[in-house]
Amino acid sequence: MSPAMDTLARLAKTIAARRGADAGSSYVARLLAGGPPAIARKVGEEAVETVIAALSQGTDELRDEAADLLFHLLVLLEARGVAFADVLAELDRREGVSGLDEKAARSAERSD
Ligand SMILES: N=c1c2ncn([C@@H]3O[C@H](COP(=O)(O)OP(=O)(O)OP(=O)(O)O)[C@@H](O)[C@H]3O)c2ncn1[C@@H]1O[C@H](COP(=O)(O)O)[C@@H](O)[C@H]1O
Repeated sequence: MSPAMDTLARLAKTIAARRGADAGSSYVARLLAGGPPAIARKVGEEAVETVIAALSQGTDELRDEAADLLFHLLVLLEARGVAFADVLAELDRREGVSGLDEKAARSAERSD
């Protein structure tokens, strides 16, 4: 696994280990206690903050917002029981397939 994926996989494990932890001492436990709707809202907020940073702020702000977004996305996956390894496997499956080719194949399927 690449070092970047290693970091995310380690973080996903830490997040999973916070299930049932004290919400008073763990931010992740507090998020998980809120359930998918509250976490999804947080992911939405972080996505918007990332877009704002991309369009009108500096690269440091964009880096920080991207980190917040990835972190909250991992918490949402945990809350919904989607293994991060499965997301990586899906990306692996897509590897080498151009997004343009895949889009064209979908359009062709629709017009059949
Ligand atoms: N990577 C992170 C991480 N990134 C961001 N955050 C928190 O995410 C929150 C970001 O939300 P906002 O920017 O909206 O800040 P806010 O206004 O305080 O949040 P709200 O009041 O709106 O909910 C902040 O409280 C950050 O501290 C994180 N909290 C935890 N982690 C990782 O998760 C691990 C477990 O954390 P705990 O569960 O708290 O032990 C930590 O060791 C870290 O590795």
